[in-house]
Amino acid sequence: MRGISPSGPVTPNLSESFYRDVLQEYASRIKKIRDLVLRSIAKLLEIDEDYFVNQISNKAPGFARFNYYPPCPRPDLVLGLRAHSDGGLLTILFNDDTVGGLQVQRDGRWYNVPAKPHTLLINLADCLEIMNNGIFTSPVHRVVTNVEKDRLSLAVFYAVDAEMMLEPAPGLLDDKRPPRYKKMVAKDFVAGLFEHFRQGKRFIDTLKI
Ligand SMILES: O=C(O)CCC(=O)C(=O)O
Ligand SMILES: [Fe+2]
Repeated sequence: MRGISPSGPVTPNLSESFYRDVLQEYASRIKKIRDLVLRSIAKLLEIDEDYFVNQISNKAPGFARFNYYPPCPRPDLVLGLRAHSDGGLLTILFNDDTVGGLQVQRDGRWYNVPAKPHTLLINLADCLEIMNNGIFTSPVHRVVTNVEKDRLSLAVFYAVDAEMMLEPAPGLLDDKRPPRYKKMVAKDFVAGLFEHFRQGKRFIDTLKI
C-alpha cells in the first residue's frame, strides 16, 4: 500500500478503480477482525457475545482516512495530529511500518507505539467506552512529527447509526454498577466531538456522571 519517496508521496500510475478495489478488499477483510474484537470484548464483559456487533446496523457509517505526515524540521513545535481519542466504536489502524510517531497517553505520560511490519493496531473508541460503561476506556493518542521521514497511516473508523441512543449496555448495569455516562443520541455526540476536538478537549468527559 505504501508509495513514499524521500521527496514526498509517490502516486503510482494506477487507476481510481484499482484503489477502490484494494480498499474494498481491505475493508471486507478487516470487518472480520472488527467483529472478532467486538465479540471478544463482549465475552470478557460476560454479556451477550453479539451485543456490540448488533449495535452496528446497516446504516452505521464506516470511514477510511489516509493520513500523510510530511517531514517537519521542528517536531518540538509541531504535532502531526493533536491529542484525541477516536469518537466511534472501534478504529483499525494500518500504520507505516518504517516510521514511528504514534504515541499513547497513560497516567499523564506519553508512550511510543512501535512501528512494526504486518501489524494492525486496534483502538477502542469513545462510543464503545460508553457502551461498556467505562470498564475498557478509549485511549488518548497523538502523532508526533519526524525531522527526516514522512509517514503514512490508514485509519478505518467504525461508527454507530446516527439515530442510535448511546448508553451503557443494560447487561452491565445493576444496583451496584450504575451508569457512568449520560445517554445521548449518537449524532449529537458526533456534533459535540468536533467542537471539543477543536478546543483540545474530550467530549466524553462531559458525559461522565
Ligand atoms: O496516524 C496514526 O498513526 C494515527 C491516526 C489517528 O489517530 C487518527 O486518524 O485518528
Ligand atoms: Fe485517532
